[in-house]
Amino acid sequence: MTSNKITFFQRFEKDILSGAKTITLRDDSESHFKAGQGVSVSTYETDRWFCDVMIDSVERIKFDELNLIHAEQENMTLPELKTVITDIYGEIENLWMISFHLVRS
Ligand SMILES: CC(=O)Nc1ccn([C@H]2C[C@H](O)[C@@H](CO)O2)c(=O)n1
Repeated sequence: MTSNKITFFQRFEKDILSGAKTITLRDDSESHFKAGQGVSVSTYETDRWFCDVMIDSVERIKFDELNLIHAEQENMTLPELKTVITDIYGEIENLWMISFHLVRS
């Protein structure tokens, strides 16, 4: 069964609620999300619900293909984004870009 829930590190909550962050880059374990799916969003640290989002698209992307547009959609600089991803996943080539918009908070 596909999960209707995603977690984010607490430090990204404000950016999601303000609409400054509209994508997240995840590994294969979170590639099951589908466009049109409503998803409940909680903090990774304490599992506190803070909003619902609608998934707009899910696309494969390679780490080396990340560019300034992706960084802007994450509300980060490109070096910051690459560091965040490497800190979370280590050296990773294949990612999934999950685009979303806020539905309820
Ligand atoms: C458990 C887990 O992997 N949680 C994650 C993974 C990624 N993010 C954020 C961090 C960046 O903004 C993008 C890129 O990976 O997604 C997260 O908040 N929590």
